[in-house]
Amino acid sequence: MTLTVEKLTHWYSDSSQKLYEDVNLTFDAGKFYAIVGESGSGKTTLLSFIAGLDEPREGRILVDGIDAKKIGLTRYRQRHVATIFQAYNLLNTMTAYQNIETALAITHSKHQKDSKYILAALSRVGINANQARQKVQKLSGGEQQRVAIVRALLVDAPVVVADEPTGNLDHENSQIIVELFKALAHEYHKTVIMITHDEKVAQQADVEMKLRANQFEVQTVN
Ligand SMILES: Nc1ncnc2c1ncn2[C@@H]1O[C@H](COP(=O)(O)OP(=O)(O)OP(=O)(O)O)[C@@H](O)[C@H]1O
Repeated sequence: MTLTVEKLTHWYSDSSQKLYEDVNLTFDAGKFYAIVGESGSGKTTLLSFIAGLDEPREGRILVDGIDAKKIGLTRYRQRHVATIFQAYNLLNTMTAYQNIETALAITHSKHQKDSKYILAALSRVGINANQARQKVQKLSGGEQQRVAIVRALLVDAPVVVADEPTGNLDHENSQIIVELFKALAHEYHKTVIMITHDEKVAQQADVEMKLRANQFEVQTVN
């Protein structure tokens, strides 16, 4: 699914300057995009529009040419886009398995209650059946992030967005997460968009987008 940001203009009411003016971007399916840029350049704000969590002052988000607003933002958030955050956003008092089961139920996935499918997906990222049955608060940061990624994968949204998903992780765990994002794009043909401060992570993306306040410079890597 191609995601298009069309004529995006935005400003916060307490700021005298526009954060974006007439910005156009295209994100293709099967590609892994890294968004980098200095603090305050508007990375999280852009992602919140792409994820349907907030609306820009002007401009549209389109999926395969259809306005997200036309789909309905709630439906768009549930069916079209999966979000992954630095703080994992898992439900701490539930097990890894239950976190995924709940997400599948909310999104009416055809795989809900398919325990073999859920356990196989967790196993693929190194979470075994015992760990799957533990409350997520007992798992390490890297393991929790892997659970969050499996959840995003299984809800089967065509667009996956992530805000600093490796921010809390050491190099080894970051690399595992980066490999999973690459697989989401290249094997599962999803549109994958990740904010990162880590240049080593950004360099592994297919396309690196550098944000500067009030302008975009799109640099293609690989
Ligand atoms: N809800 C808000 N209300 C007012 N101003 C905001 C709001 N959210 C962000 N801003 C401002 O908009 C600008 C862009 O913020 P944003 O969080 O998108 O940047 P960022 O590039 O993600 O930064 P960081 O790398 O520090 O997370 C900043 O100047 C910020 O202070």
